[in-house]
Amino acid sequence: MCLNNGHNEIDKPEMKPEVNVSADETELVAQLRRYLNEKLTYLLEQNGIVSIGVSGGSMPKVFTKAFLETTEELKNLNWKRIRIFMVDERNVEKDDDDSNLGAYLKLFPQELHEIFIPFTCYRDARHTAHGYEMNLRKYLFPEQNGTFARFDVVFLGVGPDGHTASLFPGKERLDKVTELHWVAAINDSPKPPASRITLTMQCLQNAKNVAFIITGIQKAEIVRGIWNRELRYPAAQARPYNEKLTLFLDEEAAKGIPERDSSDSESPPPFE
Ligand SMILES: O=C1O[C@H](COP(=O)(O)O)[C@@H](O)[C@H](O)[C@H]1O
Repeated sequence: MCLNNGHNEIDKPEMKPEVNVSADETELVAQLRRYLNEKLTYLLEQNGIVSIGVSGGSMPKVFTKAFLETTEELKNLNWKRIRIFMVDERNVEKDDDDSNLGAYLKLFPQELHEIFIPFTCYRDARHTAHGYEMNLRKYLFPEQNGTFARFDVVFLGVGPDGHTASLFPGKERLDKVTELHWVAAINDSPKPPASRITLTMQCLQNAKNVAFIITGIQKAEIVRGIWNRELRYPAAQARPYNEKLTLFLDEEAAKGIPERDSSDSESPPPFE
């Protein structure tokens, strides 16, 4: 038994994320399809409604391909048992080019648009956030851990600054979001548009499964931050309490994973 700071704590090895590295988009989609098939097969046996959170930016294209291929594989799938919701959203109408939801609706067949959790856009993002939270409660009725939702699977992207969803570095909202347990309003996003809504960090941390999809050398530093739990990055904070964290990386972003062979620990990280 290892005594840490005089407390009787068993020194358990730090769990590292499961890492999938793809050579190209085709392989990334295949990896995502296998992950989605495994999670949906299990969750559809356990739950009434399966809640899948998705991000915007570069994610819609690869997620949509993997999701539609997966659901073709699942036998006797009842679509009404799957709900997809935005992990964050710009405070714009869904037909706006900046809309994350709009990006998915352009890619999904019309008959599947009903599986997306809707939201009403108000000029004041606080009203948008409140209404969206009510919809998440009404349509998903997720398990809760205390007052926080336990969404089934959450897919996150990251920005080169280390933001995830619309939780940005240096914003005190990361730990002081109390007025809404599930969804927060952001009016000063450093990445335009400034007005957004986002799941709170607590909800990301309470999710049953969290998967990052990260591509490009410009995000390798953030991958290292996630790997080393560098908590200045919101992406590194968004680690589920149950440690079920999976990374889907291309070869460029994967350069942020410290060399597993520590024999040459003097050499600088591969991308510096
Ligand atoms: O603004 C946003 O940025 C992040 C990262 O986007 P990416 O294009 O660099 O992958 C995205 O995950 C988030 O949903 C979006 O609102």
